[in-house]
Amino acid sequence: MQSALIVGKKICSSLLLRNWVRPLSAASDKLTNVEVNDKTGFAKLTMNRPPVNGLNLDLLRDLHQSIQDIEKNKCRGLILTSASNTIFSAGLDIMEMYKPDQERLKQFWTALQDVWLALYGSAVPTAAAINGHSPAGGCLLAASCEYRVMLPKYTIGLNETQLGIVAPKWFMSTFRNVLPRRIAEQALTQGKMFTSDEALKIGLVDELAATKEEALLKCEKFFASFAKTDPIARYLTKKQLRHNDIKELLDEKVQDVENFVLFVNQPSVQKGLGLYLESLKKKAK
Ligand SMILES: CCCCCCCC/C=C\C/C=C/C(=O)SCCNC(=O)CCNC(=O)[C@H](O)C(C)(C)COP(=O)(O)OP(=O)(O)OC[C@H]1O[C@@H](n2cnc3c(N)ncnc32)[C@H](O)[C@@H]1OP(=O)(O)O
Repeated sequence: MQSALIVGKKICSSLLLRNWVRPLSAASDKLTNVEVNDKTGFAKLTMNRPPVNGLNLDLLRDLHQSIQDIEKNKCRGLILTSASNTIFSAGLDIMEMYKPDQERLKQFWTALQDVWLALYGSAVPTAAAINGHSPAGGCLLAASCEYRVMLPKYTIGLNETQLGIVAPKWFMSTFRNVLPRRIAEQALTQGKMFTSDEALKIGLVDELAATKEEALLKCEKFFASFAKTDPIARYLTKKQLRHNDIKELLDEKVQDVENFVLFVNQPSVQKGLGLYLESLKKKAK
């Protein structure tokens, strides 16, 4: 596992602390980084897979482990953000889906399901400090949180239909949890990418912030709004509201992997992914 965890002693008992401290790998190897603020108990979970935080199998597994660690150690809030200055996450790493190894493809989708189940269903309050572009899988992660603060002049959305891909049901449920149904339907069918201002207007994000630091503070302010609520009552309320979405995936988890594998292996989908990758690379030149 490649994530590094930095945790304050005030939050965790020494036993927990021992569990939390995993060997630190060389800085260049870290895919996620968790820092816990001693005083507040808020954890900052930073994705760090340059250049664009493409969600590959390793990053997904790392994210899952970090979310579980934060959960186990009873942090009082989880802020998801990015180490990049311009990209929150470019979504799924298309290389995982293009000409894939079949076993890895299954593991990849299962890892994405696990991250979503952990984040969407987290007992810990969650927020995203969206400090860069956030298409597709990046948007899914942000929308799975309970609160979103975005920096100006970036884009966010589930653009799958523009790529000739059908977003799975649980991507759509996540959007529907945040947006009014009609707006969610239009956004999903159009595969629309929203600017930060547009995202604020439709409620896809809750606030804008001029800097990452300000975004983090606004996320912390959101967590502070729960100061007078009972954490268990808070969690059970969230759990009930999200229960059907989570149950739907849990009931169909294996079938969902099979659907994904079948879909990705279609020659037309492979061709589309290849062309899309090429267009991204040409753009980079
Ligand atoms: C019937 C039901 C069946 C169910 C089946 C379900 C199927 C559903 C399957 C999947 C759902 C899909 C979810 C996704 O997340 S797909 C990914 C979507 N992501 C995107 O479309 C974003 C693409 N990227 C961009 O738009 C831009 O890169 C950017 C805005 C994020 C950043 O722009 P910029 O800073 O200008 O960087 P570059 O474009 O120059 O990129 C740098 C570098 O990174 C490569 N790259 C970018 N994005 C990806 C990616 N998503 N995957 C892999 N590689 C990526 C890019 O090619 C450059 O590479 P280089 O030339 O080698 O440096």
